[in-house]
Amino acid sequence: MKSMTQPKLPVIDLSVKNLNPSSSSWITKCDEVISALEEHGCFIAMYDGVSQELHDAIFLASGDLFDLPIEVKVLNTSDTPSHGYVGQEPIVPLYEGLGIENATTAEGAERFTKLMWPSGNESFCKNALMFSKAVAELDQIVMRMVAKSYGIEERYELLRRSTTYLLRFIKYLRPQGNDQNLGLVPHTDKSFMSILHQQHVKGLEIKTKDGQWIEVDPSPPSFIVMAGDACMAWSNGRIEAPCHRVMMQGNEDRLSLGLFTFIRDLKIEIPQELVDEGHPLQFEAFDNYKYIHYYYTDEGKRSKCPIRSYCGI
Ligand SMILES: O=C(O)CCC(=O)C(=O)O
Ligand SMILES: [Fe+2]
Repeated sequence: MKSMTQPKLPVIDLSVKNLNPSSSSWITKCDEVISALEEHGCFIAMYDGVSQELHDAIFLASGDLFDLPIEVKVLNTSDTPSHGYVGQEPIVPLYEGLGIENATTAEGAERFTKLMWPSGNESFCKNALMFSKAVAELDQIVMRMVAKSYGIEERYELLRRSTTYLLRFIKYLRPQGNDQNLGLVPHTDKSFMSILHQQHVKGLEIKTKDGQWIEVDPSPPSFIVMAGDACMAWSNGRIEAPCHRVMMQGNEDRLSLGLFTFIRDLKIEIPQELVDEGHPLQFEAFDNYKYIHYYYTDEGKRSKCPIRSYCGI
């Protein structure tokens, strides 16, 4: 259902040049971030950590990556479902994606680059690593604000040390003239946090709690910061992972990038500070990667709210 008055997502300026954790405006920003996440599960961040030059370079790199032969792209495999190459799926025929695991480390970026370009592609590797690190910085700014607002900085520090980053390159073909304009089916992310960045072609839509789809305007330098299912459980349901989808229109293909955080080798416990009379404990401690595997079982796929089916109380 689309309403006459389009609801809008909150826009928050998180440009590093304006942020100083010891200033009073920092506290105001923390409030803005936590209200946006509790209200919508996501917001639009204005962020200067990725220069226009890096923005251009990473989307050029993405184009080169998708231009590789399919036999090469399928070499991007992973032990975790949907973290490697995904394409030519009958339910989402317009969608294609590749993923770099441990994308904020030189090893992660080099391993992926070598797989795709055995004879080397230094600029791809450099730009993928630079982009991942810059966006990971935004994730940590946001998470520090969340932790500050909830008074759980030390607990977040533990999570932070176990955070891994997956960079996904995503391409959607323009509608192919057969009424099929679904780019990506409605879903919530299995990540802890997701940060999405799009080029000029729009298509991402986010569902509000009252069921309206909001189109996300791709004007740079904005990033969509979105909570995943793991964050929803960790926050004891205070932050809900929003449902979103991609709808394609027009006659241009669409490129987007997602930096997804996952907690590895640490059972995520719900902080006791987030449990009180108004918020009884809603989730058991859980493992982020085991949850992803659960999601791809028949039971997980059928569930209306897989994170609750997996570890809800
Ligand atoms: O392409 C986009 O904007 C969204 C991608 C997405 O939702 C995902 O990969 O989980
Ligand atoms: Fe998503």
